[in-house]
Amino acid sequence: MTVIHVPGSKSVTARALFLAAAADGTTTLLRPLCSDDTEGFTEGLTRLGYGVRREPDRWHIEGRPLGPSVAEADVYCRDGATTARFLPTLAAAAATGTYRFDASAQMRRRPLAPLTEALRTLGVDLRHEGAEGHHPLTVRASGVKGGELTLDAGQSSQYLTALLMLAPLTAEGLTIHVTELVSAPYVEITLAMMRGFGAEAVREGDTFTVAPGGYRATTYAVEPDASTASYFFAAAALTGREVTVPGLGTGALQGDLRFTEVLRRMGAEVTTTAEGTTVRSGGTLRGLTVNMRDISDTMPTLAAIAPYASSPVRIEDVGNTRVKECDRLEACALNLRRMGVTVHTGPDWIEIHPGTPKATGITTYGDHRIVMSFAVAGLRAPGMSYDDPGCVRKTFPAFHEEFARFAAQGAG
Ligand SMILES: O=C(O)C1=C[C@@H](OP(=O)(O)O)[C@@H](O)[C@H](O)C1
Ligand SMILES: C=C(OP(=O)(O)O)C(=O)O
Repeated sequence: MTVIHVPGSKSVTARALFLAAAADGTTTLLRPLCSDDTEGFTEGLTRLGYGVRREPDRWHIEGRPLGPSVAEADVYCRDGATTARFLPTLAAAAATGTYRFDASAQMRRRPLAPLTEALRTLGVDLRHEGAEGHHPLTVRASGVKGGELTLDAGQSSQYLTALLMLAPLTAEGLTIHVTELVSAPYVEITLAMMRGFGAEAVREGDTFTVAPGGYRATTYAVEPDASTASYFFAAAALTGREVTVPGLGTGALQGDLRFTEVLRRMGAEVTTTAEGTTVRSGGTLRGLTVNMRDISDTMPTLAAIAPYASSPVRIEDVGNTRVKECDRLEACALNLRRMGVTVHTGPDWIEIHPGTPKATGITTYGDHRIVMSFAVAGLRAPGMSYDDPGCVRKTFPAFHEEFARFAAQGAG
């Protein structure tokens, strides 16, 4: 049995940074994720004049309920969609100030129009420099009164998360009616964490109601990243091993832990206790048809091990993976075909047929999940290479070293 300690959750760390910055008092984050995305987030907070002091495994954030301490700032959000969508929303709550946000070429391509339109509906002066609904953009803050909104979060749940986290900072609170929603479990993380920082948020069906009143500082322990854990769980199922990830147990917040249910349906044995989750290979993997709308960050993980199943794997309702770090449906299809696998795609689905994949040069499109997913397939097809192996820095800078150590343990 191999025990893997995976780094902290990106989603939990990003939310905790937002909530801590907006809170009354100093928050301590325990075991936050240290990666390009979360460093970009803390760098953004620092530029906005928030105090962030980092010790190993312990970050201290001085909350500023009245908003940024600087009147003007230029913030570079790198590749992080949480940074690029959450920070302009946090800045909008300030009583006054002019804040410009830009992002990498990859992030500039990714949409945020439903969020920027919602902010404008709430009276925020938000201007784009180029295409509407894309970075770069400037927020001229004058506080947010609050009120009622209708939001389409069918492309990204992050629009809803940003607005929910803004809500307690508004004068009157916010009611949000959601018409479409993807990645729904991420919204549950948001609500749970907002409550952990003292906010009152209620969900009734598709309507979210959040009271004004701000946030209270706290000490917050970040759980391990469930999407990152998916590579080790998939590896166990694929190579006849047993892997335990401590810290992702029955109380875990992240929906992506449900990837283990997919592995169970394919034949793996899964045990979840209060302390963690164990995946044990059950021999041959079976194919399946699975809806991954709720857990689409793990779609590439499944796609990469799919050709080793005894029957086709069809992954449905994952159209929004086309607007992630890259078009993930096409990136998976292209790389699997290069490995000699038969693959079909549609607007929101991918179907992968059993095969005998061979190693190839992976085109990563600078997407960390393409690298990490195909590294799992590489355990059965040794010799894989990547045009941008370093893009794993987004969520797991030490991935290659840790995964090589894990693979060596299995060989030994
Ligand atoms: O809120 C979050 O932390 C996230 C939500 C999901 O995005 P979408 O809602 O855009 O699918 C997920 O893919 C992303 O990695 C992190
Ligand atoms: C989609 C992802 O990231 P984000 O949207 O937060 O940039 C991801 O980490 O897979």
